[in-house]
Amino acid sequence: MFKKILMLSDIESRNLNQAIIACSISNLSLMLPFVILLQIIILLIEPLTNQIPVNIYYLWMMAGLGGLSAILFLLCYKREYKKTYTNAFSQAANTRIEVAEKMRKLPLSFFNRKDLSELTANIMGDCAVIENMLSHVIPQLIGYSLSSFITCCLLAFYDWRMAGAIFCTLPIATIIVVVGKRLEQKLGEKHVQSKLAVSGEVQEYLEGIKIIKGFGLSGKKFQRLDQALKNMMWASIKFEGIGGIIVTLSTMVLQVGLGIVVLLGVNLMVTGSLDPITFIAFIIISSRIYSPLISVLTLLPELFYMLVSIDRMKSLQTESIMEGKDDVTFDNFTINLDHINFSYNQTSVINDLSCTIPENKMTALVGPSGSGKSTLLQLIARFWDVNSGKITIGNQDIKQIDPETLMHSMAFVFQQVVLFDDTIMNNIRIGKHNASDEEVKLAAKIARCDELIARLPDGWNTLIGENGSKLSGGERQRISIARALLKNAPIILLDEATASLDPENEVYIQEAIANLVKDRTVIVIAHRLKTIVGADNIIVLDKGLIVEQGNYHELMARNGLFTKLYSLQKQTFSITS
Ligand SMILES: Nc1ncnc2c1ncn2[C@@H]1O[C@H](COP(=O)(O)OP(=O)(O)OP(=O)(O)O)[C@@H](O)[C@H]1O
Repeated sequence: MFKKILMLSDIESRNLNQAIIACSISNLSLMLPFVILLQIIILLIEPLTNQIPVNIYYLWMMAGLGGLSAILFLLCYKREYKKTYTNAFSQAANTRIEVAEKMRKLPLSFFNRKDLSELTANIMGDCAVIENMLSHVIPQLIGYSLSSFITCCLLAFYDWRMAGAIFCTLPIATIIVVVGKRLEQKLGEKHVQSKLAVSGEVQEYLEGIKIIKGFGLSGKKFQRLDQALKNMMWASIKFEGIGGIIVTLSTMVLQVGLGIVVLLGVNLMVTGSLDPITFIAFIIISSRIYSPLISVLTLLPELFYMLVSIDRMKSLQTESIMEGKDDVTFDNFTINLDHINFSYNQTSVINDLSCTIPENKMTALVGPSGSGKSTLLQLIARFWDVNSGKITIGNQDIKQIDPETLMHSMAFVFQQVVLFDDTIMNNIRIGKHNASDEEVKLAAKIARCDELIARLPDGWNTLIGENGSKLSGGERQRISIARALLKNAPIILLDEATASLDPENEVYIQEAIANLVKDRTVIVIAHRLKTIVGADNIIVLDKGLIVEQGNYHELMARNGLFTKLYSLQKQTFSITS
């Protein structure tokens, strides 16, 4: 049952079963000292009533058995620990890796629908819940229930009436917990949502701290965070409060059973149908047997709460991933777009677009802001799948190619550069993991990074901070270009590669790109139209449609949208420069 609910593999399910068995045995082994104690009591009381001497030899044997039972418990506990905690932690680590792997394969449309904080909660929070469930809830819950059931059956052999008295309140206590389940689940859902809201607000607050300070939004933005924290506080209080009431009520009802055992026992002794030793035995055992049952009643609501996280994990697992062949060789790198349509959610962005991007040539995408240039580039890289139509590279439909395999043939320079809190050397090496230091340095030199690296305190080994926070925008861009140069892929996708460079650097980069373009299929988006004057083909987009196409001279002669955009920019730059 748990295999399906928790989406466990065969090995994980076997491990959980072993953990449950280990927990049951370890709990049963805890009963042994009570049985021995009972035997010792019998050994001491019987001689008093029957006027015979105490059997010292037997007494010592019982004491020895007591010692052995302690050792047995330790051994059982060691096995329980290994089977529950070690397995649970490795299972949770596997789940985290699986979730991260899954996310890597999901299309960007998935991330467009989801909140980043919700995804963080998925990886960290929900996996922690599953970890907790496997280590602290399920084995104990079932182990305690099983061992209590076995003890109940054993006690029934001694005296079924007293055994029945011990457990007679259990059904009512369980009903209280199960009836409270709906309320708890509802409050649990609210509790989870309030925690997600807090992590979202904290993330937004920290990410936007510069803007918040710059625009004096500290008060207003902090109010939202403050409110989210207060909501979480109330959600926690309600959830814990109601949960506490339900658990306390059910354990109180359960422990009424102890009173019933005493009352029934006394009654049966008076009528002579129960001997005092059995009575004492039941009193001792019932004081022990309630403790695992109380744990069961406490763990049950926890289990209900955890099912919320399981549902979220399940919905992530069932998301369809981008798949395709991973052994592809391209005959050529001509890219063909055949009547493609694409929309973000319901908003259409690319409309019945067809064109050919020739191999080993530079093709530029231009057009007004929002015309779909970046989207087109991302569709070619299969970050998204087209809604209809077909994109082929060397006559192979990219929908049939595994995105990671496809990426081997492409180097991308994004509009927003992503850098890691690592050395410059390692940040550039991301372009080619096995590149030698010399290769990295050469790529950096072509991308004009060498001067900037020489200025840094630790040179190549300088740590550049989270997302390269210690570098300027232009410097970050140059590093990402060095990465693309190092990758040396046959297709180069440049999204506003020169947007945040100063004019001097832009000239350097244009030279570097000119070297890169040789024998490569290059698609470039540049806001500065003068940088693509030399492009072999310029595709002019407007509202997701190709409105003009040709080289610079052909487009200027046409006197259409390109000429308009070009003249506008010329005016702007002559004013600003
Ligand atoms: N992730 C997204 N989710 C929803 N809509 C999006 C998303 N990305 C872009 N859009 C929308 O799609 C349209 C095209 O965007 P795109 O970024 O492709 O244009 P662009 O031509 O590259 O713009 P710019 O030159 O300003 O970068 C815009 O209307 C934009 O608002």
